Amino acid sequence: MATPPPPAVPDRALPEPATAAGREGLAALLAHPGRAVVALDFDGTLAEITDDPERSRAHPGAVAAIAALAPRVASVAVITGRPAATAVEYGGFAGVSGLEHLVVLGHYGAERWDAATGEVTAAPEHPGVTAVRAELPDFLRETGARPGTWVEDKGRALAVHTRRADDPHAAFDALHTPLAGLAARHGLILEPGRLVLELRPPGMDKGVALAEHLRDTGATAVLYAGDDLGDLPAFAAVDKLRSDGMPGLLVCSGSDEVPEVATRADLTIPGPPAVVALLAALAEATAPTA
Ligand SMILES: O=P(O)(O)OC[C@H]1O[C@H](O[C@H]2O[C@H](CO)[C@@H](O)[C@H](O)[C@H]2O)[C@H](O)[C@@H](O)[C@@H]1O
Repeated sequence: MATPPPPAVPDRALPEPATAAGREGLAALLAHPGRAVVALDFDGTLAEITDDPERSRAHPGAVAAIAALAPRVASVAVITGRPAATAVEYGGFAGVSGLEHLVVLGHYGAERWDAATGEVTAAPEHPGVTAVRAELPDFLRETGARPGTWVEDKGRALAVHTRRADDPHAAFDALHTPLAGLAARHGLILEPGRLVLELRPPGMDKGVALAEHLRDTGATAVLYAGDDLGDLPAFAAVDKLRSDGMPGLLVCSGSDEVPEVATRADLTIPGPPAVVALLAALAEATAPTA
């Protein structure tokens, strides 16, 4: 097992959540870290947003900060729209000392990678994805998709990206309704994200994935950090759990691109470097005292 270098993070102070519920969530995590789950989105939260999704990599301090925190909490889970194996690769999560119990829930929870086995388990593939894969190039041409629009084939889902289009927001807006129709015709759903429209199977989202993971681990407190629309079901799951009595902290990895997430969060911090600093600060605050 490789030992990660110490986290390259300057600021180890714990930020204060802006809401009472968030402060209660943080206090519960600090009081009983061994019963808390820390769940993290990947793109925009652990990794900076880039024009080319294949070039995304976790922040250089992310692995060390997670490895420092993971042994002190019930579980750290990465919950992502990426295929689980892609997040493991781009995160550098495999074979790292301290991450033996890391779980990566990919494709919004349809896939699960467990560091203990190094294997991915997955829901059956959806036939609609095969049909859309065949139809999508002609569909985009006929719909007049703007130059620079391109398709990421994720295996179990297809993501139409507009970040590299000549006018990214106009390209996104123009494709939203037609792609929702295409998805529905094939029994899929449209998952909008940061300049991406994903056609994927229904029945799973980050909220369901998070709630199941919390049940599996017997957690009594939760922190969830995300940046995008696909994270809102996890925010809703934490809100529901809070109304049922489980303390939780919702963190927005700050972005002007998705104000809906910042509005719902207890704590907004400026992107992956600040998320890594938060994880390092949590590791320090939960370290056993000598
Ligand atoms: O759930 P996440 O871990 O946040 O993954 C959601 C999508 O992330 C990727 O797209 C986003 O990041 C790209 C790289 O920074 C960026 O170019 C794109 O505009 C963003 O939407 C990924 O490519 C998708 O497959 C994920 O579903």
